Amino acid sequence: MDGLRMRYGGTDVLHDVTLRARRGEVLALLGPNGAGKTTTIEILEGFRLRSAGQVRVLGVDPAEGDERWRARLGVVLQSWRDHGKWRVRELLAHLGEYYAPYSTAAVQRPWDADELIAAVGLTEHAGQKIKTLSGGQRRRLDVAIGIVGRPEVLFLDEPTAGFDPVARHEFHELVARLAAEEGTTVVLTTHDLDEAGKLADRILVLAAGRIVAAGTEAELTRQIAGEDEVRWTVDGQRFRESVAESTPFVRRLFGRYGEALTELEVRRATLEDTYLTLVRQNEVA
Ligand SMILES: Nc1ncnc2c1ncn2[C@@H]1O[C@H](COP(=O)(O)OP(=O)(O)OP(=O)(O)O)[C@@H](O)[C@H]1O
Repeated sequence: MDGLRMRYGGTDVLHDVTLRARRGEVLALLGPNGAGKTTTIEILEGFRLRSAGQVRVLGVDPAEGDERWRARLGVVLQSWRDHGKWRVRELLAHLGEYYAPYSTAAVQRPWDADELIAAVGLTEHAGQKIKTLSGGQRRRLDVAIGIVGRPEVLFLDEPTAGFDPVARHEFHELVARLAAEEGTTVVLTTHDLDEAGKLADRILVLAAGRIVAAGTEAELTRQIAGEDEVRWTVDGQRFRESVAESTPFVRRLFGRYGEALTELEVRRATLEDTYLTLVRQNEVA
């Protein structure tokens, strides 16, 4: 997308958003509530018409995407609650049938229901009615519904909200596998910084409708949060200093204090530090 703008009534909520995703890349959109993440994703999915700017998904303008184009996308919205009386396998097999006409030599559609159920860890619940699933199981089903057509591009809006740590870990492995083995391009929103750091090839931070930073976790942390914090004790007295390069600093400390240097700690800036710095800077601006 290039120069994307979105206006609701008289209010601009996206200003000049430009981003690109390569095939097989995992992009995470981070940002505070109301930053415009869902709006951006909905425009990419063709669910919402933009006010201005250029957008192409798989070479097609989402505002003009037909069924063939839509069959190549996967969408996991913030949870939906329909089909309570259906059973897990039955619903996935049924939804999968809609994708069969769009099967190609390169991409066999749909995903076999039992294989898919195993991939999202719902094998034990395959025969269960959807309304009886727990919140996290229901969310796994949402993910399965999003990928049943073997999408080339997958949009995930807060996919792991409500997942327990094991489910979250399994979900991360599934997304990494889809990207690495199937070449699926993934665009996801999350409020979980740890998840963004683990999953994403590139993180985009959206604040007040603008991308305020983009890069890998390491790049963002280097550019923005910058300094490491070094703490140490000499003769019972505690010291603390923020430094750009902790290794030469620590070497100098050893040179100066030798054996007297104790309780040495180096704390690197984290993605959380970076994120908080960025969001605060953009509140002031
Ligand atoms: N249909 C709408 N009509 C008017 N304003 C809207 C509409 N949908 C969203 N907005 C506004 O647009 C802005 C961006 O909302 P959006 O849902 O894209 O944010 P978000 O980054 O996804 O937030 P969250 O993290 O809370 O899900 C917000 O200020 C919101 O109030």
